[in-house]
Amino acid sequence: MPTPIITVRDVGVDLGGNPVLRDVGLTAVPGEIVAVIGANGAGKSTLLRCLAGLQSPASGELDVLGGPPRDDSAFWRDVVLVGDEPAWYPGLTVREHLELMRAVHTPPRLEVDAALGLFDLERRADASPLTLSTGQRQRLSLANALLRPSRLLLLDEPERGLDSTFRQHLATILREYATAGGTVIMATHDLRLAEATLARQIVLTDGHAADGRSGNEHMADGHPRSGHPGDGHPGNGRPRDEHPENGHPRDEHPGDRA
Ligand SMILES: Nc1ncnc2c1ncn2[C@@H]1O[C@H](COP(=O)(O)OP(=O)(O)OP(=O)(O)O)[C@@H](O)[C@H]1O
Repeated sequence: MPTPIITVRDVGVDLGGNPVLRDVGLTAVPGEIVAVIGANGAGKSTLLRCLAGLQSPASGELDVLGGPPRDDSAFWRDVVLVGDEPAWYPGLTVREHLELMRAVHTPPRLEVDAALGLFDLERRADASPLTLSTGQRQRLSLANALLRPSRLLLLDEPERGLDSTFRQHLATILREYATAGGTVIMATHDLRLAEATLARQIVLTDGHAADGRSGNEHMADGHPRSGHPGDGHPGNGRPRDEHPENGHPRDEHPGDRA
């Protein structure tokens, strides 16, 4: 079994005086895709924010890439968070946004032309992002995220604004990212997308996590049943990993995110 790059143990989060996450556990290994599903308000985004170190847990322990999520450039060079739409530079075109990302991150996973092609943005390459449709802007957000090298993708509803054809295409892109050794944690309402990526599914219900297929209450610590990361099998509810370090809060750092 590969060493997990994410270990979440008994994490609890309170927001506005209310418990949002309770006793949540999760592990993920390189090459694995985990889909976090659940109703509106179930705590999916909050869990992602914890993994990104943007939300401090009230209790429990978090280990991401060998330590607590931390607000430094080394952490953000390995981790990409795609959540709310980023601020676009009004004076730069779609291509120039990608070139900016390409210039900062070396070596890139994708060259700019390849990213434009993969995300079907060639015909809008010289347009301002502000003139794109919602789905086109989401494709640009994802292109920015996938162009740069990373080890962990945190995606909050990546399907937002995408048509059904592109959602299936996105599943292929994410599978390829995982096959190359990357790990994806995505909050999603699109079960077809989750299934198309062969993701292990974690269900959040009222802040509690359970394996999507076994339904073990309070247990989201599933490893792939076959031992092959990202093979799409549900977790088996093994005991949680030992001795992860405590997570520490840090401020949001949008400049380091896609
Ligand atoms: N800053 C905040 N203060 C108080 N409560 C908050 C805050 N942010 C989120 N919450 C509450 O925490 C709960 C979980 O929110 P979260 O955004 O994590 O849910 P979600 O599962 O991602 O929902 P959705 O599917 O609608 O995106 C919700 O009940 C929400 O109202």
